[in-house]
Amino acid sequence: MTEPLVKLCGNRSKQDLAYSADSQATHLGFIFVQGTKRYVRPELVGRWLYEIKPHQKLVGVFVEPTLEELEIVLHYVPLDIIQLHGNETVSEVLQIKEHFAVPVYKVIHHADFGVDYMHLFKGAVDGFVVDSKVKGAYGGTGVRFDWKAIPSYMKEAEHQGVPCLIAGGITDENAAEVLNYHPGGIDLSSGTETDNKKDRNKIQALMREVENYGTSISGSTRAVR
Ligand SMILES: O=C(O)c1ccccc1NCC(=O)[C@H](O)[C@H](O)COP(=O)(O)O
Repeated sequence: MTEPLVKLCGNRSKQDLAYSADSQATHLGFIFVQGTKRYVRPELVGRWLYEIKPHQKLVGVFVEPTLEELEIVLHYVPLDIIQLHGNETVSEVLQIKEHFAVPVYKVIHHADFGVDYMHLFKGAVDGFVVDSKVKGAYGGTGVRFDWKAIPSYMKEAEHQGVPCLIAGGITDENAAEVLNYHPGGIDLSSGTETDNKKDRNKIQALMREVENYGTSISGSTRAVR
């Protein structure tokens, strides 16, 4: 069994980034979806990164981006992962991978045929995030899905040999519960915020839960990132 990846997503200020970077999270995320509440301008993110120099992997969140949009963001931000949160097709994913030497994670919005949908992306993506399906939103909703479905997503991800993170409504208070389903990682925005800003206490409480879980699984190693 491996220790879970932890992605702190939706960093929208230099202070947010400083709190997230000063944690044992493995990934930090930024929302590059214009018109959404956590949208950040790539040139600002580039400046914060230069000043803070986080040790974590950097993830850019997009919804059906054009190659031009990706080009602009990548000019300012050295992303380690492109996370696609919309209705991107397999051929669009492959086109992105052909243009940019950056791993792509596909978000699956949990639904009855979620695992079948995930299977469609076999060989095309480098990882998955399973998030809640909420009408009118692509992500960052603070809503959880039925976590009993997690093992079936994990089985498919293991079959594909790629990581799979769980998102949607995870907080420091329910982290132990979701970790009991042994996801490859967890991805949080809402649960680490107070008044639309990252909350250092919530981040620290979350990381304590992850650490407790880590010590409870013996002989653990970090998951493949
Ligand atoms: O956060 C947003 O506003 C957002 C908008 C459009 C696409 C994705 C978005 N967020 C992605 C994330 O923050 C995470 O991947 C995940 O959805 C976090 O969910 P939650 O912890 O429930 O906020």
